[in-house]
Amino acid sequence: MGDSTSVPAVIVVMGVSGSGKSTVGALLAERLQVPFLEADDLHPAANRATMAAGRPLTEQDRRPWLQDLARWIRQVTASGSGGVMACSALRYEYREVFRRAGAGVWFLHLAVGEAAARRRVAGRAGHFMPAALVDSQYADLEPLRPDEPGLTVDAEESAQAIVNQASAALRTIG
Ligand SMILES: Nc1ncnc2c1ncn2[C@@H]1O[C@H](COP(=O)(O)OP(=O)(O)O)[C@@H](O)[C@H]1O
Ligand SMILES: O=C(O)[C@H](O)[C@@H](O)[C@H](O)[C@H](O)COP(=O)(O)O
Repeated sequence: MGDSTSVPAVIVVMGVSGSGKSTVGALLAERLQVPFLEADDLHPAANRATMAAGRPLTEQDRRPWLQDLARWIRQVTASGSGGVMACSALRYEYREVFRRAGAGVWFLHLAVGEAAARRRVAGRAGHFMPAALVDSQYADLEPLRPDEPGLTVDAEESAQAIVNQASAALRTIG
């Protein structure tokens, strides 16, 4: 990790579509001077097409994608670079896949109201995810449990304020 803070190996910026994962994740990776992975980039075309058609992903759709993401976590953990990943990581069991892949995985949950998420997704140009699927995101979302290392923040704060909060929290761990 480039920043002076000794932070967990991998930080997963999680939340529903429109919560700000890509925006905050890229800023946080820059602040920490570590690699950044946009989990959407590892979706096969079939998954993107499913969501673009207004159909939520099934567990079967997600399973190989989660394994590809876990491989990235193993790689950046083994290399010592660490990293930040923007990934919805909606369910506890998905996050367990990540925690089994790397010793120091830490979750930053961007908690956002449904109206704000829907407004943001609808206002985003050139993205495969339709606002019609935002309700299915909430149906799948399981907030962080006490046994999951991480922090939940208000996603309606500015992205910079969120990064400052996360950086401060990470310093207390280091
Ligand atoms: N903290 C924020 N405040 C206001 N708008 C935001 C914030 N974070 C992201 N956005 C905007 O909301 C939309 C969704 O952000 P994005 O990072 O793509 O979210 P996600 O990756 O969770 O789907 C984008 O248009 C982005 O510019
Ligand atoms: O069903 C899921 O697990 C999620 O929908 C996820 O895989 C999807 O790619 C994003 O939510 C859409 O992208 P954004 O979150 O960047 O809008």
